[in-house]
Amino acid sequence: MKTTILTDIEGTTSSISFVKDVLFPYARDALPGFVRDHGGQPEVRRWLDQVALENGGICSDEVIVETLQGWIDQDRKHTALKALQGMVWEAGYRDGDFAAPLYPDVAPALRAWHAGGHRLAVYSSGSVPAQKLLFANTDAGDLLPLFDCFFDTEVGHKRDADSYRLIADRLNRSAGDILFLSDVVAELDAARDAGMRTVLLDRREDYAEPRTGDAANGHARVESFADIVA
Ligand SMILES: CSCCC(=O)C(=O)COP(=O)(O)O
Ligand SMILES: [Mg+2]
Repeated sequence: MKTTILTDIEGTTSSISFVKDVLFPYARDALPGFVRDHGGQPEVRRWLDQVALENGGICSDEVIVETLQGWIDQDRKHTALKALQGMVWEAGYRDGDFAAPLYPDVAPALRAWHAGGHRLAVYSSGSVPAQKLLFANTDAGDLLPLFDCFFDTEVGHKRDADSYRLIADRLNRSAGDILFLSDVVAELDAARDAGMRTVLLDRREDYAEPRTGDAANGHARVESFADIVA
């Protein structure tokens, strides 16, 4: 059976800077207007209510927006924030405010793996709709058709081995047939605990110091998708 490739996004297929310096500020600025215009829609309200609950119960939309903006500044990987960010980014992609830059080695590798019969899947803290938007709007074109499964924190935290066990179940693969790619060693540790193969993406643009030796914690390490052996 061909290895299924499961990839992270931020720091792996796209730079941390794109997420932190483009996507997050766009969401921060657009959130007040988005909540004002769409806060009454059930699929939006559901997430706003979750944020209110964490704030101790009923609070105004203004307080909810301020809470969400604070979470963006802290880079919290909260499922409600991620779901709302995905909805906000939709307008940004649609209006051409940004496209998603991939590292130049990513699209050729994804296309080659897909052509070679490997299944491709994504596991990111970004919501599944946000992941789909990103891969449909990359600077290398629409790569969405290459992927057949997407997972976000609704399956669990990325540093929890059970999340990877659940993903293997959902992919109908044994964990050993899945290769997980990430820039975060703690995520790779969790995937390895669940039985997956792992590769650390150690991008110089994102991490000034190479993470070799103990810093890679025994994970295979590459600086480019071109060097990954699927
Ligand atoms: C799906 S694009 C936005 C990425 C994002 O919001 C994020 O938090 C990235 O986390 P990742 O798990 O891909 O490192
Ligand atoms: Mg990452």
